[in-house]
Amino acid sequence: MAVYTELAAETLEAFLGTYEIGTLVSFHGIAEGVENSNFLLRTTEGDFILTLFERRVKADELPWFLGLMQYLSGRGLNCPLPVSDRDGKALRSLAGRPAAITTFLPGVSATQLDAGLCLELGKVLAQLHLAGEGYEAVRPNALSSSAWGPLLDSCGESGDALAPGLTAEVRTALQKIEAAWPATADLPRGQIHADLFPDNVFFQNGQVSGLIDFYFACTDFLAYDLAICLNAWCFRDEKTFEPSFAAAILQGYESVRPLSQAEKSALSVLCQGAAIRFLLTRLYDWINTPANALVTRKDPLAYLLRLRHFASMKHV
Ligand SMILES: Nc1ncnc2c1ncn2[C@@H]1O[C@H](COP(=O)(O)OP(=O)(O)O)[C@@H](O)[C@H]1O
Ligand SMILES: N[C@@H](CCOP(=O)(O)O)C(=O)O
Repeated sequence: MAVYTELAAETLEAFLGTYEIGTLVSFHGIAEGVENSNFLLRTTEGDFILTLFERRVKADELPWFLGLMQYLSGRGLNCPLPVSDRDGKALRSLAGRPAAITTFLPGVSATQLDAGLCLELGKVLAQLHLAGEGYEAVRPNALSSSAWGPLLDSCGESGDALAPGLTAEVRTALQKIEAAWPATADLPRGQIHADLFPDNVFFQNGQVSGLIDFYFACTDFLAYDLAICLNAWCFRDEKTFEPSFAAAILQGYESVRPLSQAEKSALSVLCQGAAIRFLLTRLYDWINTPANALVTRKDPLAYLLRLRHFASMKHV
């Protein structure tokens, strides 16, 4: 459960008084998520999400994220729309944290993945990439290849307690990946979601009804976003690679935005890089999450398996 900061009803009522979205009917902390504190607000005007930004998000980058959601929403993508207060400000402060209210999106994330859902995911990922064209502000990916070495170093040898030899194995893999990582000019770049896991995609009747959680979004290789999805969506029971899911994601994606030959050739190393990125942030969180945080830590080893899988395959 991710609620790092508790809120009193009175605090929230006073905060809502500075918006024009009705008065508070009820609210509760949301169990899902690991990064920020999220609350579902029910007001006399409907449902909204309140996010208090807690951890990796830097406050001075929040205008970029909120601006991106505004832009994508304006281009027809179903993503949360930041709500402005009476003074026209969407980025506020509450309980000592940067805070924003966004619209509530209908739908539920899929618990049982299948090729049909993967096809839809592929399409919406490409739609997101096209919708982001023209949002010119750049946010470099703070969790791209240059960050992985320092992240691994910061974990010391702690990973070896989870799996003997993990640190050395990841270090060796990282060296190979860094050597093969595409240069900036090698592949098409744009605004990517960078965390489009199944929990961040809502479906209704088999169709995507919304995408959430844009707080890792950044400017990077478009195909890297695809590599993240191939990691996050294509392993049954977190273990077994499901080729039909990967084929469906690629088919869906290419039905909207065909990949270049360079992107196809880079996909294998991009998938290995994506596996290492999530392995390392999960490992870091495993070690550093405060004991009293209401959050369920995610298993780093699930991404060690993915890393091994993608490293063993010539083509995705
Ligand atoms: N705009 C939204 N509409 C509906 N539910 C949302 C919305 N934003 C967040 N949620 C709910 O909050 C949960 C956690 O949100 P998320 O952005 O993934 O948190 P975190 O940033 O901590 O990972 C989601 O799984 C979903 O249930
Ligand atoms: N998707 C990441 C962690 C962040 O996930 P979210 O719950 O904030 O969407 C992972 O699985 O490691």
